[in-house]
Amino acid sequence: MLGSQPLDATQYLRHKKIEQLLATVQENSRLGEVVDIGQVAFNATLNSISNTIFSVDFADSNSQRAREFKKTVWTLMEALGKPNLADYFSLLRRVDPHGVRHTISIHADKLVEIFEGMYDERLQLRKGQASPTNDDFLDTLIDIVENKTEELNGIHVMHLFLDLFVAGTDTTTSTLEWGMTELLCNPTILQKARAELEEVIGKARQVQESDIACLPYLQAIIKETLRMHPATPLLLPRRAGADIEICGFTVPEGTQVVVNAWAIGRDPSIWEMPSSFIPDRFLGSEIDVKGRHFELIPFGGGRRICPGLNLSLRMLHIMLGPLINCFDWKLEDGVTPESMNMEEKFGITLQKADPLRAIPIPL
Ligand code: HEM
Repeated sequence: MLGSQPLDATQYLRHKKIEQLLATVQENSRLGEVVDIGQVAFNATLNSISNTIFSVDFADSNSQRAREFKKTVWTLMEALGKPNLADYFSLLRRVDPHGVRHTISIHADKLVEIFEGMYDERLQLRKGQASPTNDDFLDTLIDIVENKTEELNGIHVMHLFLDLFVAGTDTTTSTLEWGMTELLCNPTILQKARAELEEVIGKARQVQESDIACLPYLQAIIKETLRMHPATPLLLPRRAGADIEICGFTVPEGTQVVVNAWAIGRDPSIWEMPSSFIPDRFLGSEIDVKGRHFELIPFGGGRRICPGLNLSLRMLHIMLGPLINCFDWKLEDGVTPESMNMEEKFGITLQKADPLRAIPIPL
């Protein structure tokens, strides 16, 4: 839906502060306890996206709705993270060989129910008000539905929310987890990143959106993470709209096309030492992740490029910056950079097989 009509989601997706992430890590560092980086990143990402869309803070663990929402998204993410041949071979869809589609549909319905509740509450709140109450993504969409400026109705809106949460949470979470993993396995790179943050930000405040442009090494770390560990390794399946010839091969109309961004990112004919984490390769390089350089397309490209690209890049820099700048990290007992399990769990998204667990030490 996003790609087929002139609704540019990126202009509405606004980032809100990711304070919860730091508060949790600070608490663990005070107690000397291990942090599951994926869990912390998940909470922060979910909170950031829900703030952007509904102006609702899901950090509040006392709220029954917040707990239910988080649990449902997490379960959905787990189901989506499971390898499922039916995602790539449409003939298997009816069979649902692993029962994954069944689990997904139960939890997706539950989420839609929660969204409907929020939508109705907002409609009530807006009654009798001259101007939108929150002026957020939800208000913007309700305006569009009510003014009939686009072919958009309430059902579309619920499914758009579902798309945004499902597509945005897992991907951003796993990218942050891989970024931290690579840094903890490469202490020299971690030191260099910390030195840049110390010089540009210092310790008295946190990284803000306006700082990102002044942090080229942090940007290079995110690009290198997305090169080696693209969260959606095969992008999303596409279908050829017409017969087309590419590099001497004919792709007939209707063919399902899968683009292997993971393999492109590790292609030795494009990248020197492709299996090594070397953010410096991007310093002074024009290559970015915005679909203009086909050797690096973690967000896809063209008309259906990821609409959450800008939001997720902002979230990633703002989350990773403080984790490096405010804490040193000790790997969980017995794990060393050399023995760290770097295995990837392959589903629609690329997860780390063993969750990254480390103890934060305040700096
Ligand atoms: C590191 C983070 C992310 C990565 C690597 C990523 C990657 C991708 C990729 C590869 C696609 C398919 C593009 C194509 O086939 O050309 C996609 C689609 C999509 N992404 Fe993202 N994404 C990320 C974060 C987000 C966020 C934060 C949101 C929203 C909150 C989001 C929402 C979507 C949606 C709705 C689509 C489907 C677009 C369509 O079908 O036209 N993504 N993403």
